[in-house]
Amino acid sequence: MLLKKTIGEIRDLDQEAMNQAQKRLDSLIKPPGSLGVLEDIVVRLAGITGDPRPVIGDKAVIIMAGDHGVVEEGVSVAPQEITAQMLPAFLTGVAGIGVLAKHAGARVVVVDVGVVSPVDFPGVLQRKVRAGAGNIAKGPALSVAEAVRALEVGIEVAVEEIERGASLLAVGDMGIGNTTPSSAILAAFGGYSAEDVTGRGTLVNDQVMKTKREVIARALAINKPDPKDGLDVLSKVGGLEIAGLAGVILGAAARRVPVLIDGFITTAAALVACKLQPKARDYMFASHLSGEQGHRLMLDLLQLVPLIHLNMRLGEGTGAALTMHLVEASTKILHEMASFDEAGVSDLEEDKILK
Ligand SMILES: Cc1cc2ncn([C@H]3O[C@H](COP(=O)(O)O)[C@@H](O)[C@H]3O)c2cc1C
Ligand SMILES: O=C(O)c1cccnc1
Repeated sequence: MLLKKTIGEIRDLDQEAMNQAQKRLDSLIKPPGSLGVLEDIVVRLAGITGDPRPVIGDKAVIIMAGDHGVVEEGVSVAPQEITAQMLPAFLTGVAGIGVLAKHAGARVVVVDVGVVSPVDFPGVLQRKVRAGAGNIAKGPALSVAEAVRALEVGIEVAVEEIERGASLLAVGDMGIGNTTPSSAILAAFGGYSAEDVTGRGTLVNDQVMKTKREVIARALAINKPDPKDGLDVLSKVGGLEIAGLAGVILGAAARRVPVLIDGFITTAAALVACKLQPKARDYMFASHLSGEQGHRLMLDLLQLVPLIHLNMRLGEGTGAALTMHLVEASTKILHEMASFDEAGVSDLEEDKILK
């Protein structure tokens, strides 16, 4: 099956390409390491792509959309129909991600993997596995077969975009209520309490926060997700777009393409992807630290450091799109800066450099 095959194709980073990129960086006209995280990014890009001088060409933001039965418990400020209503706005460019993806020079790919109502808008990819996930406060979100199918939709879309030329992917989510299953996923993998992982999502008030915490605690108690089993956690307390997003990450890693994760929901998907294949972690960049409580706990589990912290908490891939320029800028350093030799600048005094 596609999922198993994809997981098996994910390799370690190319150490030789990383060594060569590091060597070139160290020869450039600057004090050693002085471009900080930009240097770390380009070294990792070399390892991901296997190219010691990586180039970023086409960029794509892949947004997975799905609904959640748990919305009936009253965990969001937003009515469920907003999920479907936002998808056209992503493609016409008037939603947050439409604007920021255009600014990043990235195309936007919108996938209906599990919206409750039909989404009939030109350009929305119709890959519905099921019309909305089940209410996790009452039982599993998905069957294992549905979770696998949604993961495979993500793999397929990632591969299609890479074959169309994408060399850098960003992932985004849309699904009213999806901070609730994302919190449950974090609690399951990290052994946290509902209290630790529950945030305000679309800015719920204290009363809804209380309900949300209780719902997350109930979802964990009823479903008993097994933290050692990524598919078990995903199918019991996840959702369709979260599965699709985990699939995109795995598909990108299998094709040696870097992927920028976004906020709370896409990072929950990243946790699932890493449980299914720990090597996938090295192919991801954490774009930003979301304002959603619990996001830092997720990034700590993944041992990823966010590139920026702008207190954003929208999702849709907005933080990931915004950092595409940083990833691209890191490659320009390697390609366009001159070495001490090439620029005729005197060498540094090696014996005085901190080792
Ligand atoms: C108009 C609107 C646009 C959005 N775009 C992303 N989200 C974000 O908010 C939702 C998750 O928050 P919660 O769990 O509190 O419902 C997701 O759809 C997420 O993508 C939006 C939410 C709304 C209301
Ligand atoms: O961090 C996010 O991506 C996020 C937070 C709240 C609501 N929607 C998305």
